[in-house]
Amino acid sequence: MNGTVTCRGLVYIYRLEGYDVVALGGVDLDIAPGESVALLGPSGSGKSTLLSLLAGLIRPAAGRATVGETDLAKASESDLARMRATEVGVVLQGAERNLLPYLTAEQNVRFAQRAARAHGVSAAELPAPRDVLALVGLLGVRGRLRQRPHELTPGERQRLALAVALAHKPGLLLADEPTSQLDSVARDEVIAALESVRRAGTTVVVVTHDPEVGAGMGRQVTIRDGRVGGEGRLGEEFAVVGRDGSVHLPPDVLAMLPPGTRLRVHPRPDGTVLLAPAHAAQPGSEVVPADEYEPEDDGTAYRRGQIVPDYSREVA
Ligand SMILES: Nc1ncnc2c1ncn2[C@@H]1O[C@H](COP(=O)(O)OP(=O)(O)OP(=O)(O)O)[C@@H](O)[C@H]1O
Repeated sequence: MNGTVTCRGLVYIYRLEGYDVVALGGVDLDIAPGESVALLGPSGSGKSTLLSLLAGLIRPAAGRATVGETDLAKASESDLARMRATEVGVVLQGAERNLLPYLTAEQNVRFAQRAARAHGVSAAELPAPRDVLALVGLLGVRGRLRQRPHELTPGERQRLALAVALAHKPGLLLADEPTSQLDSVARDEVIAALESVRRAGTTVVVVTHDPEVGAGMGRQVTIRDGRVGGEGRLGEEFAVVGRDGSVHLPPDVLAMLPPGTRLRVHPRPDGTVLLAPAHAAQPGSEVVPADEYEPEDDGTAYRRGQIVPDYSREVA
């Protein structure tokens, strides 16, 4: 088990009949072993592409990415196959795509262990299928072990897909939309299963549109326009400074400061930074030193009767 993820300036481009689609435009991201991370963000922002890269299913066009000891840009095809068989568990979107319909739940997990065995992992190193099914809450549910995927409820099927991805005890679990099309009860069971997996020491990275799933993960990383646009931890939101110094503004702030807005950027002695739109100052008025603004509770800052919005953000 390792489960570490490091991305530096990660770029991916889809090439389509004369067009280049830049799906990832420089992702910088570190994930520590045992973290649970939700990848959030608008449709088309690059979440699934990032997951596919971390799974070694596609190759970076530029930049660096490592998963555990594997350098995803330099690894050979067989290195990547070994990584998927031993280090990484992948849950594709749609539970059925991860399961063999004619095998029982227990047989599905056992079958998934074959790839690890083929890469030299001994039977003794692999978990018992029943333990994996217990981890995702499927053991002891009305004889579920002997049932085939179509005999399970949608939520149980999704948890079986998690169990199949965990069959070789990977350090990193990657799951694409594991709760789509589930009702709230089944979704909560999947969230609980993911938390059990994380507690057992596996790093969990989940692509999701569901805020409830996002909140169930320890860390929320928002992908916007192919980059890390923001982060949340313990309910607090942070903007993230990119390697070129750019910052994605949160949507509500972007509505106040549309693209093209000229800003004065003032570092302040207390460690915060003031972003003051140039249009906020009256024509011909002096530039007010940032540390002379007096922020008010309602988000404005006053000085000598002049109102200047205060967009100061904590710099962690
Ligand atoms: N196979 C493909 N060929 C060409 N372009 C693609 C392909 N797959 C994705 N893209 C494009 O790459 C960009 C990122 O797509 P991606 O699926 O990674 O985003 P996403 O955030 O996962 O979106 P969603 O939430 O809708 O699944 C989008 O502009 C998308 O249109």
